[in-house]
Amino acid sequence: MAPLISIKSDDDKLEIVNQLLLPHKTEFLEINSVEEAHDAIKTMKIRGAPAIASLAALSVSQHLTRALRAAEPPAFLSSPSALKSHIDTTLAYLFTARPTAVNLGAATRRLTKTLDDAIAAGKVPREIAQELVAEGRAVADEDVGRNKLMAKWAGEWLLQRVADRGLDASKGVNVLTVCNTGSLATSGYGTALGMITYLHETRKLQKAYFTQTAPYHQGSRLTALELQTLQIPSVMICDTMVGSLFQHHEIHAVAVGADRIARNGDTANKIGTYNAAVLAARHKIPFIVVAPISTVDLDVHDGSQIPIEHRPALEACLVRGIRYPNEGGETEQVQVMITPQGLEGIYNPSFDVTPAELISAIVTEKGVAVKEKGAEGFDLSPIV
Ligand SMILES: CSC[C@@H](O)[C@@H](O)C(=O)COP(=O)(O)O
Repeated sequence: MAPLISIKSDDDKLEIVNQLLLPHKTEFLEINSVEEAHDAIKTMKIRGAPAIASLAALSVSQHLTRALRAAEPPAFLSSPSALKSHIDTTLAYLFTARPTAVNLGAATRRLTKTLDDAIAAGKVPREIAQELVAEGRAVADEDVGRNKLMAKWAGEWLLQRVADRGLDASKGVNVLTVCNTGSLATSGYGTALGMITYLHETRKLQKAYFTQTAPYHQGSRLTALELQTLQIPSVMICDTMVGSLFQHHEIHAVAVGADRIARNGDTANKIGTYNAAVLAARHKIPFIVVAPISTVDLDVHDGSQIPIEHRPALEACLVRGIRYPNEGGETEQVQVMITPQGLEGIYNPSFDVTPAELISAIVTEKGVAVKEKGAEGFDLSPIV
């Protein structure tokens, strides 16, 4: 079966699959403005750090394509300075949608550089806008190729490590992942789920294990659907079962994505990732972070400086899905409240930070980074 997709874009037409309705209903939603893109990101209709960046960049391309074709051109195309002020404001606005995922910031920096270079080269507003349209599309288009690269680097690194340690992987390796890092979270193929897909495609995977990933259930709703679609043998566990899984099953690695990686390798990722890393260290299981270079934020020295998004308290009190039993193929979406009405005191950070000390390797499209012997952290500056 064809892999799932998160974004469809053709010329100035932009659509996303509404991930709030998955896995029970596949509904595409048109995005017709930067404001709609911002709202889709903020309300989690699209999520996953690379997919967020792709949608934001494509919405800027769409906005400028439509401006260039307008019978009456908007005022911001009247001069390079007017265009710069408009684009700077637009990008800053998009970046406010979700604060932890930094890929959006990297896309913003790319578009700002294109804008500044074109202005410095003395180009007219229409030419500058055309260059921005192309750059916005490139941000989204480049994602799949680099995901395939990092997936292969990560998969091969793990297989070598398993061989070096003399572990039995004759039936293939077992890998645990957290959250959703596949086609739905990127422009295609995925990061950590890309590594799992690569191992499956090369017949080196026994099973993929994944956590449900409460409270938003990116695991049980999205990763489950992706693995099922790709026909990858898999097992879902509740978030609380990671320790038990490690005690009773041979797990060769934990592989996760990232929303922001600090210069020293401390990594912000979906809430629950840190728990898995602590347990992996206890069981001497390699813990691998797979993410594009655009997730590394060299301006942030360590994890304590990474802004952590807190989602609305209500989201931790609700579970989305369809009614059970689902006899007539009914896909009516329901949200069920699992707490008493009016409950106060709800803690709902969307991400946690795994210290570099607990991370065995950080894998990007450029290769595998490991720590110097005896070092607690990574030095990621040479690879960025
Ligand atoms: C390739 S996706 C990497 C991360 O963005 C992913 O692991 C994650 O934490 C997603 O969180 P989400 O809140 O669903 O956007």
